[in-house]
Amino acid sequence: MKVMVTGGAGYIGSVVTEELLRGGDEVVVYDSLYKGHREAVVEGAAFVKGDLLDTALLRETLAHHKVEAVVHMAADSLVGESVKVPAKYYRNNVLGGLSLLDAMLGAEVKYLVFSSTAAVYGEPAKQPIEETDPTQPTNPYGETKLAFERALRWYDSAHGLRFVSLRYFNAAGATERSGERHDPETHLIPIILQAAAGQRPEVTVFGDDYPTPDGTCVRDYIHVVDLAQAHILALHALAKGHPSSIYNLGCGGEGYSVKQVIDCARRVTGRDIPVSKGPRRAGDPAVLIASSARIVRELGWRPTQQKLDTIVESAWRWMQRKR
Ligand SMILES: NC(=O)c1ccc[n+]([C@@H]2O[C@H](COP(=O)([O-])OP(=O)(O)OC[C@H]3O[C@@H](n4cnc5c(N)ncnc54)[C@H](O)[C@@H]3O)[C@@H](O)[C@H]2O)c1
Ligand SMILES: O=c1ccn([C@@H]2O[C@H](COP(=O)(O)OP(=O)(O)O[C@H]3O[C@H](CO)[C@@H](O)[C@H](O)[C@H]3O)[C@@H](O)[C@H]2O)c(=O)[nH]1
Repeated sequence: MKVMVTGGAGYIGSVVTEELLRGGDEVVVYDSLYKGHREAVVEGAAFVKGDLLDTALLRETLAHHKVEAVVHMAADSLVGESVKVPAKYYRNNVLGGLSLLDAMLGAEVKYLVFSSTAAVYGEPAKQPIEETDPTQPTNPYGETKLAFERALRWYDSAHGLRFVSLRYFNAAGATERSGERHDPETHLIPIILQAAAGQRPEVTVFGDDYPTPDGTCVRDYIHVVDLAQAHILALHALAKGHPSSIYNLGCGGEGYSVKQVIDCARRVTGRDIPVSKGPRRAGDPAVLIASSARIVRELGWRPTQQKLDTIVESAWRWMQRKR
């Protein structure tokens, strides 16, 4: 297929691009580079520098490259920031998304795979979380992702635009080529590895009084390559007539606490990792674990790198190579 990846200069987008190209699909990356990196765009993909709000350029890109499907990953995605500046999230994640849909209708592109998030569930009533559980976001990031997901349903019924929305849990790890590089970095695993590498003095644990076995937050970490593979399955299913669907994406199991992730990184790197205790971070649910049974059942998705050690090792190897 000919696929446009918005946000393809970012962390997950570059890995999705790699996997699409490896599987024989053609890719055009559309990214403003306002957060991503030009060198993260995979060789072999076409690149267009542009903003989501530029509907005309999006439409021209879709038409010029004869795009058949879009993977929409460009977004703002920091929970804490979204609480402080909700307008930025409504503008980029909702208005930017609608601009993309307008361009897709104009260019008659009918398939979309969307990067949604576990943040649409808010503080879940039970674990593991299923797609049928209530969606009650506790921050503007989750709210704007849910708003766009809901818009997709109406665009499907009105215009036949078919979508798969993938609600990722915590993406982590790297390929040989692509890894996580945000500035500033807010994600736990790269922060821990930066501390292991001596690039920051310590890791602050945000709260150790949660109702979890060791008091720290528990998350479901999924290897970025397993995540990328789900996009490919989704795209190919849509092309074969699969109806619009929503899927969780995580490894399930018991998840890992912040303390367990730090211990894992100590094991993997063999380095000392200084830790300090800090207050809870606003908007953090205690536990987020996915049931991915639906995507396993319907699309045949299977995670292949579920061990946290394997995930952290891949991120550490990538970081070492970058130095
Ligand atoms: N990292 C995670 O664990 C996680 C979990 C759930 C969902 N997600 C979602 O996955 C997607 C990718 O996440 P990531 O961690 O790779 O983020 P990232 O910040 O590394 O990549 C996002 C990319 O989108 C681009 N972008 C943002 N706004 C744009 C705009 N208006 N126009 C053009 N380009 C724009 C940025 O320049 C960047 O290259 C996001 O939609 C995010 O909400 C991520
Ligand atoms: O310096 C740090 C950074 C993080 N944490 C904790 O580590 C856990 C994981 O945090 P982080 O890596 O920032 O991920 P999340 O906040 O869980 O959010 C990620 O996962 C969500 C889905 O689960 C997505 O919606 C978000 O986009 C994605 O950033 C949380 O409990 C944080 O409080 C710390 O204790 N110290």
